[in-house]
Amino acid sequence: MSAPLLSVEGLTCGYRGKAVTAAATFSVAAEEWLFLLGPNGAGKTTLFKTILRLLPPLGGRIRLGGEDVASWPARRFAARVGYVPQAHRPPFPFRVHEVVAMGRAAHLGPFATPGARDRTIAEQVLADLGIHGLRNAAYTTLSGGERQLVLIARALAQEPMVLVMDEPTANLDFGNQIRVLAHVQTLVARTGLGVLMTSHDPNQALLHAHRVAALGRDGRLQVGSASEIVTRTWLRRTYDVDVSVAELPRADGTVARLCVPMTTP
Ligand SMILES: Nc1ncnc2c1ncn2[C@@H]1O[C@H](COP(=O)(O)OP(=O)(O)OP(=O)(O)O)[C@@H](O)[C@H]1O
Repeated sequence: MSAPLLSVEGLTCGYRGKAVTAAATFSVAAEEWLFLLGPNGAGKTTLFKTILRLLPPLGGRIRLGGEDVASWPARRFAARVGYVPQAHRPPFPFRVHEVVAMGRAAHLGPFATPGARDRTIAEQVLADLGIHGLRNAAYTTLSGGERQLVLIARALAQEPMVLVMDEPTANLDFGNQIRVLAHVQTLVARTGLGVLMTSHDPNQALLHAHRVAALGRDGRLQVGSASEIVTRTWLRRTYDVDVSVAELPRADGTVARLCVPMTTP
């Protein structure tokens, strides 16, 4: 893996001067998928909003490609960092292909509209995610899961160097969860994209993460490999459940690790 695309140095996050997360330091390199795990209310969304410059940091700095982004214009930042929010209130009844093409906005001039290349990229992303059939549907009429897929498509159409996703699979059915994560994995390997994402499913981290950043209830961050972080001890301490990590051999000789609850009701 190469030098970090995104690095966060001593970043403290919170609201109106009151810290939610302690000073955090971590980075995301090209071709790296970093999972942010932690219990409800630990501060994952707060950390993301600060990284995305939607909330002012209480301390520390954020770098993209080694440069401090504090003085960057919003457009320069937006052309490099794609964001899939946790929930999204439908705005006007734009068509799906228009919403996805909006992902190109940061690459256009101030008053320019998407051109042929922008539309081709949007159409390709819709096809890659298996939702081309929705291209003419009104965004406001979609189900929660379909909207989530469109938001992921919009972020990918942006062709960012770093993709930040806040629980992107929360509304997706089982098949779409697997397909979307497999697609992201392919993109990470093929395009050098760096991904930072939260999930409430440690199994997703065990399957896909190159590294895991675990945010505790005390607001402190611990970074390591999925097998270092996602252990029976950590699962008990974090979620107050007795869950073992089982190993399943795959046909290709690799081993899949999977969380299995050890108690029955
Ligand atoms: N606008 C706000 N003003 C003040 N406190 C807030 C604000 N938004 C969130 N908080 C508080 O910050 C803490 C962290 O919230 P945050 O949404 O970042 O957690 P999270 O880890 O993303 O949780 P979840 O997994 O439930 O989505 C919580 O105690 C929350 O009440």
